[in-house]
Amino acid sequence: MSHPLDPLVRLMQTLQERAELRPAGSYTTKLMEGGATKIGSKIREEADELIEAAQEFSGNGDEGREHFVYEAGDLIYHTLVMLAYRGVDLSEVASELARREGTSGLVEKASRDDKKDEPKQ
Ligand SMILES: N=c1c2ncn([C@@H]3O[C@H](COP(=O)(O)OP(=O)(O)OP(=O)(O)O)[C@@H](O)[C@H]3O)c2ncn1[C@@H]1O[C@H](COP(=O)(O)O)[C@@H](O)[C@H]1O
Repeated sequence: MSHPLDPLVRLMQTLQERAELRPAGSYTTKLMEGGATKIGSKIREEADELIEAAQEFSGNGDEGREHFVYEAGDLIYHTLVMLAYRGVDLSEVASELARREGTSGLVEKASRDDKKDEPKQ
């Protein structure tokens, strides 16, 4: 049975293939050839565009929503390119998120702050 998130998994597979084969005429190949610096600068640029779209979202009706979803797609694509470039599968990120499941960010942050205060051995 198909799942609405299947396209994400298929995209990740395509990007892993791009990382391995580096075919000519591929935008992903071009990004990967620029390394983590090039991919990272696109992530930064796309994150800024997503933030802008989020700020313009309210009161923009369907057009604002569409623009926001479009920009989120760009950011997610570039983030997945970075994962594929570094040979990390989406399932590894999912496992990390599963590990965090049920732990509030506030609780996790407090435990980090406590550790900082512990005397060094
Ligand atoms: N999902 C995407 C996707 N989302 C965004 N983009 C590209 O990301 C770029 C977004 O950056 P900008 O808007 O800043 O565009 P730009 O100014 O042309 O980019 P730069 O020259 O600054 O890098 C555009 O070129 C988009 O086409 C994507 N390119 C590819 N994919 C997927 O990746 C697959 C493999 O693509 P190729 O590797 O190019 O064959 C495709 O079949 C798609 O499924």
